[in-house]
Amino acid sequence: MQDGADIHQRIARISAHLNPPANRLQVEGSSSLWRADCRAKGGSPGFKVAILGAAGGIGQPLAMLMKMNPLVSVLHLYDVANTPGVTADISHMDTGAVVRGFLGQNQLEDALTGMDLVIIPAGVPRKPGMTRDDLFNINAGIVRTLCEGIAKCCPKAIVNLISNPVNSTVPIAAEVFKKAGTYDPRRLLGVTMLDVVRANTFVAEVLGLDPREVDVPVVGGHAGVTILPLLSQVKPACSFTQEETEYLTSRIQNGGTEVVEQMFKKEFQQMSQAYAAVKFADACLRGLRGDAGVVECAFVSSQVTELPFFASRVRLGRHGVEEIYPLGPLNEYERVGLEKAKKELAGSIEKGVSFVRK
Ligand SMILES: NC(=O)c1ccc[n+]([C@@H]2O[C@H](COP(=O)([O-])OP(=O)(O)OC[C@H]3O[C@@H](n4cnc5c(N)ncnc54)[C@H](O)[C@@H]3O)[C@@H](O)[C@H]2O)c1
Ligand SMILES: O=C(O)C[C@H](O)C(=O)O
Repeated sequence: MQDGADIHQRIARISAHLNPPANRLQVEGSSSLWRADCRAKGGSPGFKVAILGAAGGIGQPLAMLMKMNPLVSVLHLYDVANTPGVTADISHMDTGAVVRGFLGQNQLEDALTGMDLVIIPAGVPRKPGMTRDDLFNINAGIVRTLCEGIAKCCPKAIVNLISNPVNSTVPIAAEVFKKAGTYDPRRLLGVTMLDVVRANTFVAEVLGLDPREVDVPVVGGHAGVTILPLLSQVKPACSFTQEETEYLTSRIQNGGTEVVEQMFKKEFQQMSQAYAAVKFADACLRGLRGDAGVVECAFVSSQVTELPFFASRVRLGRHGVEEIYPLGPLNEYERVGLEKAKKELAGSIEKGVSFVRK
């Protein structure tokens, strides 16, 4: 039996682990809790993934789902607020990935060093009545800073950019990487997966099918009319009335607004985006692993149209985007939609490029 003094010492030690001083996880990479975390055995072999903006409405459920992904061996959670709590919580899940938290700009480089995949949902979200472009002034600077860190610390990482307006933040990231001399267009992908997820769901509802059986290519960009579902190319092959086409196109294009308008006055976690982001990140990781036939839609550097960036179906591989598929045959409704999409996209891309070049 242990004497009273021993027991008190053990309790004190355990209590120090469970209740580290508030700044310990934040600023001391050498705290005992931190070291214990670093020593944990991950589900290796696997990939190292960082989430920037990990304590946010998307970041938290995204972190949880990435912690559950067997392809991930190390998960770095970075944010400018609240990462210690999120990290402590997620790290208790008994899955393979080892979780480490990083708080604030002076820990950005540690968060990024050695990463294979960096997912960026950092930045402000829309409020009702706003467009995604209204977020530009704040999010452009955030994305620029984070991408400067990537260029310095993990220039070969695949980057999944979620922060809005995606139509401008992807060109911003490209310009930052060009400036740093690290730009590889195959490794920079704007995440438009949520548009595909919504399209599959809404089309399945109309067709009376299971959404998992439905595949809708969504091309263009990620805002309003730039979101262009190609309903003539839905799998399984099917046809829609003009009324159905207009309803589905409008619902898919306004899916984000539908959610934002319902959630006003409340901070919320956008589960569908976390789901879509993980679905997309998982596809990128399977590509990195060398799996064959991994094809998803993404907003990438592209020659599919005359625009420098465009979302379309891409094949993912060991280097990121390995092949970009052409749009395929469009019907008249889609050709009109494509012209509208390109007009708006051109302005959004230019805005992003000149933000960095100015
Ligand atoms: N691409 C898409 O399909 C899609 C879907 C949904 C949301 N979004 C966008 O994702 C972004 C995040 O949305 P949310 O709902 O999670 O917002 P949120 O406000 O809940 O979370 C954003 C997080 O980013 C963090 N952050 C702010 N500045 C940062 C910085 N400089 N470095 C690191 N982290 C920083 C905040 O602290 C916060 O935790 C928004 O721009 C939103 O519009 C994109
Ligand atoms: O609509 C938004 O502002 C968030 C996101 O881009 C979405 O499509 O849900």
